[in-house]
Amino acid sequence: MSDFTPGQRWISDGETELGLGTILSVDARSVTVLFTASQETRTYSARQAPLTRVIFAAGDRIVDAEGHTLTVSDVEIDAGCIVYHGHDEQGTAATLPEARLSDSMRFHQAQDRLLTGQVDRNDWFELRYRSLHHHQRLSRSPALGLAGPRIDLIAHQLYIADEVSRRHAPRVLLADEVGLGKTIEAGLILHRLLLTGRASRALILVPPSLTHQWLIELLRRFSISVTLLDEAQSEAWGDENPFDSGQCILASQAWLFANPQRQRQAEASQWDLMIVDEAHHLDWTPQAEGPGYACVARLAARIPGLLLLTATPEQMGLESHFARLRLLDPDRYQDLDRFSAEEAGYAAVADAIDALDRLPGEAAALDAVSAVIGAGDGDSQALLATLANAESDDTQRASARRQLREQLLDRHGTGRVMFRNSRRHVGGFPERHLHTAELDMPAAYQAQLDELAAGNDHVAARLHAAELGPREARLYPEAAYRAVQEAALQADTPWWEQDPRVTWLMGLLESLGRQTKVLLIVHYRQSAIDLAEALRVRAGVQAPVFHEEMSLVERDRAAAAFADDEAGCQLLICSEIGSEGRNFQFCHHLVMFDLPWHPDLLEQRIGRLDRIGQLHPIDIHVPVIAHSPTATLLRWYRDGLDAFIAPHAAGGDVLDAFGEALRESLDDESGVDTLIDETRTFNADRLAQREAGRNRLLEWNACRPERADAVIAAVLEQDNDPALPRYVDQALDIFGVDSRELGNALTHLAPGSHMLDSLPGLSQGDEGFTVTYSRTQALARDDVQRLSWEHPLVTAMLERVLDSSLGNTALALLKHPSIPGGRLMLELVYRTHCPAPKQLQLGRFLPDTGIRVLLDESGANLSDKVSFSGLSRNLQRVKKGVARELLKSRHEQLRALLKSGEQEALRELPTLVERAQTEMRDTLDGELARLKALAQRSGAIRADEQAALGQERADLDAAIESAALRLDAVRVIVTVDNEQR
Ligand SMILES: Nc1ncnc2c1ncn2[C@@H]1O[C@H](COP(=O)(O)OP(=O)(O)OP(=O)(O)O)[C@@H](O)[C@H]1O
Repeated sequence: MSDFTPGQRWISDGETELGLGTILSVDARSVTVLFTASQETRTYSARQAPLTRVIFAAGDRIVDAEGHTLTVSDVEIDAGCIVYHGHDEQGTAATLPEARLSDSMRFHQAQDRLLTGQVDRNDWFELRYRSLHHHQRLSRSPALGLAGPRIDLIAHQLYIADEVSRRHAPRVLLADEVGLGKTIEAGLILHRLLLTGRASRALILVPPSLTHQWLIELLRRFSISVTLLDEAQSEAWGDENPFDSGQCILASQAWLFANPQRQRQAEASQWDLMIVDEAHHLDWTPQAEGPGYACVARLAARIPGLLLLTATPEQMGLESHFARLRLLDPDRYQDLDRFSAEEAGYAAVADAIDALDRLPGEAAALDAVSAVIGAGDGDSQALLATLANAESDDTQRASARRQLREQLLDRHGTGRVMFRNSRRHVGGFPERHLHTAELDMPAAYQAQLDELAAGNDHVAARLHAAELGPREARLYPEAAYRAVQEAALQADTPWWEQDPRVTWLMGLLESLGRQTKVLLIVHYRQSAIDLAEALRVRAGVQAPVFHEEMSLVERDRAAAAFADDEAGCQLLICSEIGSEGRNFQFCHHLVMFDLPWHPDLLEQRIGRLDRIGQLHPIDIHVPVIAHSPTATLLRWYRDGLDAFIAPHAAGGDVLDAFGEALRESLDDESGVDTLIDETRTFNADRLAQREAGRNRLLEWNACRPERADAVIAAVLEQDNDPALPRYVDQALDIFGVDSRELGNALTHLAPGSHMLDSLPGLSQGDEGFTVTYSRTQALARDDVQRLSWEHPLVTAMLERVLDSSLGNTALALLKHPSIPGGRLMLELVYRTHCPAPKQLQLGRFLPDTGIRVLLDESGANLSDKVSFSGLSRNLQRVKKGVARELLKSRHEQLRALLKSGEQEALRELPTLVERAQTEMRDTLDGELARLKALAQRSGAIRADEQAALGQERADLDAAIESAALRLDAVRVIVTVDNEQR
C-alpha cells in the first residue's frame, strides 16, 4: 500500500525552500506534489520519493493558511490524513486538518528540521556548537572589544577604554595630555560598543584638518568604516537626511557648526554615540555660548553616549571647561562657583582616599574620611562603617574600600567623567631640547613697534581692519607688516625679504641636511603661505603648506609629501590651527617660527611630534628677534614656566594670573625679571597644590594599573588563543574560503569557487587579503590584516552560523567498544532567549548563553561524563539518505528525548538568571545610590531621573526573569558495533 494519500503534507528533502507540499495524486508508480508557496509541482517515483512526511505532535505550535496559530494537544488520523486538535491564541479549542496548514511554513528550528528529516553535515554542527561556545566565552572576556584593534597594548588606554565602555551610555571627557592616544581610546570605546551591539550609530565631529586622519585610523586600526559627510555629499542626498546615509558618520566641525540646516538634520537622525575631537574649541560663558558649543549641546541632549576629546580642556578658560563637564554629567556639575571652589578641598579628598588603605585600625584615618564624606551621605557612611568594622571580613573590606574610593572621587573629587593621563605617569617619553637663536631687529619691525608704542591712529586702524589686536601686532610682526605696510603698498619688499628668521631658517635646513625632517609651526595661515613662497624664491626649497583653509585633498597631499621617506620634502609649514591633532611623530625637529600666547597652544605644538611612537629626543628650535615682544614671551615660557621641557599642568591658571602683567611687559622689558620670578613662584605653588589634590585624583581616575594589567592579560590570552586558528580553519573550510600559507606566519585568503556566501572582503571576484595572527607583524605591516576573534571576517562567520540554521541538526555514528550497537543518543544545545527592548541593553547582564545536554536512549544525562570534544572525536559521518531513514524510524523516541532534554536544560536556567540579576542589581543600585547622594548634596537632581533609573531596573529585572531557553541545535548519535561500520 502506498504511504501517500492526497491531501497529506510532505516536504522535499533536497529542496526545503519549496515550502510545505500537498500530495495531489498518487498511482502505483508516481506521486505528484504541489508546493503552493513556490508555485511548483513535482512528480517523483512513488518508491523512492525524496520526501519527508510532516507530522506535528502535542505541544507543537502550528500555523494555518490564514496565519492563525494552534498549539497542538492531540492528533487524529482520518482517512490517511491528520487532523490536529488544540487551542488557538485565545485558548479556545480548535481543530486544523493538515490540508489547511500554511503552505509557507518553513522549518528553521532545530526540532522541526530534525523531525522533518533535514540533517546538516556533522562538521557544520560542530562549527555551530563551537561558535556558540566561543561567542559566549568571549562575551564574558574582559578583553571583549579591545582585543581586535591593531594597536600596541598601552595600559592607560586600555584601562580608559575598558572603564568607559562598561558604562551604560558613556559620557566622558578624554583629556590625556597631547599625543597620549585619545583618538585610540575613543576608537577602542566605539569598537567595543559596536561589537557588542550596544551602539550601532555614531556621529564623529572633528576639525576639518583631522577628518582624513580619523577616517584612516578607524579603518586601519579598528576595521570601522565610516562615511565622511560634507556639503557636496549631503546635497547628493536631496530631500533625504544625509546623516542617515551610514552607520558611523564622520563630519567636519567647521562645516556642521556653520550650517543650521545640516545641524537640524543631524539632530533628526538617531544616534547612540557622539564623539567630538579637540573639544576645547567648544566655548561657553554665562553670557554667550559659541556656535560649536550650542550645536554640540543640542545634539548631546538627544544622544545617549558622548565622548569629548581634548588635551587642553582649560584652553578656553575654566567656564568653558565647566560647561563641557556639565554637558557630560549635569547631575554632578551644576554650579560653576561651587565647581571653582571645590579644588581647594581636593587635597583633603586625596588624603582621605589614601587613608582608606589604613582602615580599619587608625582612628585619624577614619576621621579624615568621615570629614570628607559628611554626615548627609548615608550611603558612603555605611561603607565606611563596614570598612572600619574590625569584624568585617577581607572581601567585605576590599569591596567597601573600592566603592568608597569611587564615591570619594566622584562625589567630592574631580568626578568620574574626566580622564587625564600625563606623560609623567605614563613614562617612556623622549626628552625635549630647546634651541634658541637670537636675531637682529630689522629696521622695519622696529619702526612698527615704535608706532605701536606711540599709539599711531593710522596704524591702529589698519591693524583693526586686519583683525589684529595690539598683542598680536607685537608678537607676530610679519602679520602687522602685512596689514600696515604691504596693504598700503608702502612696502618695497615683502616681509620675508628682511625678516631675519627666514634667513636663519634657511641656514637651519641646510645645517640639518635634506634627510632630516622638520616641522614648522607659525601662528597665521597667511604667514605659512608667505614663508613657503619665501623659501622657494630665496633658497629653492619646496615646502608644502598645511593650513585650515585648504581642502581635504590638498591637506592630505601636503602631509603625504612630507611623510614620504624617500621622495618626501624636508620641511612642512603648518599654521597653528591647521596642525592641531595631527600625527607627525616620524619627525623630531620642530621650529616654532613664533610663539603662541596661550601655554596650552605651546603644548599642542610640541605635541605634534612628542607623541606615542616618537623614537628620538625632540629638538625645539625658536628663532627670536632680540628685544622683541617675542623674546620676552620666550623668557617667560622658558624661565617662568619651564614650558619647553615638559607639559605644564597649570598653564591656564598662570596665564589668568599674569596675563595682564605679561601683556605690559611686551612693550616694556624693565619688569620682566620680577614677572618671571613671580610666575615661577606662583607656578611652583600651584603645581604643588595640584599635586597634593587635583592631579592625584585625576591620576587615580585615569588609570588603575591592576585593572589595566588584567585587561592586557586577557587581550594577550586571546592573542595566543590556540582555539582561534582551529576555529578559523574549520570555518574557512566550511564557508569555502581558499587559504594559502605564504610563510613567515602569513596566510593569503581568497574566495573559493564554492563559497557558501560572500564574507567581508571575500566576495566572488575579490582578490582576497593577507592575514596574520601576530599583533607585532600586523603593526609593522599596513598591508597585512590581523586575524582575531574580533576581525570582521571572524565575527561575520560567527554571526552567520549563529543567526542561521546552519548546522542546527546532525546525525552521526558512534563506535565504542563499551557501548552496544543500535542505541540512540541525543546531544542537545539550548540557548537563552530573552526578548527585551534594545535600549535596555540586556546583553550586558545576560548574553546569549548555551547549555549542552547529552542524553542516552533511556534519557539519562551524560553531559558531565562525556565532553563535546571527546564525543566528537569518536563520531563518524552518515550519508544523508541513511540519516533520514533512521530519523523516520525513531520519531517517537526522538520526541520523548527532546522533551527530557529540555527538562534537563531548564534545571540550569535559574542559576543563569540569578547571576544576571545580581550583576544587574549591583550596577543599577550603585547608580541609584549615586543619584540620591548627589541630590542630597546639591538638591538639584531631577526626581524624574531617579524614577527613570528605577524603572529601567524594574524592566531589566522583569526581562531577565522572563528568560527562556530554546533549542539551538540537536545531534542524533547512533551507536554501531564494529562490524556494522
Ligand atoms: N596603542 C597604540 N598603538 C599604536 N599607536 C598608537 C597607540 N596609541 C597612540 N598611538 C599613535 O600615537 C599617536 C597619538 O595618538 P592619538 O592621535 O590617539 O593621540 P591624541 O591624544 O588624540 O593626540 P592629540 O592630543 O594631538 O589630539 C597617533 O599616531 C597614534 O596612532
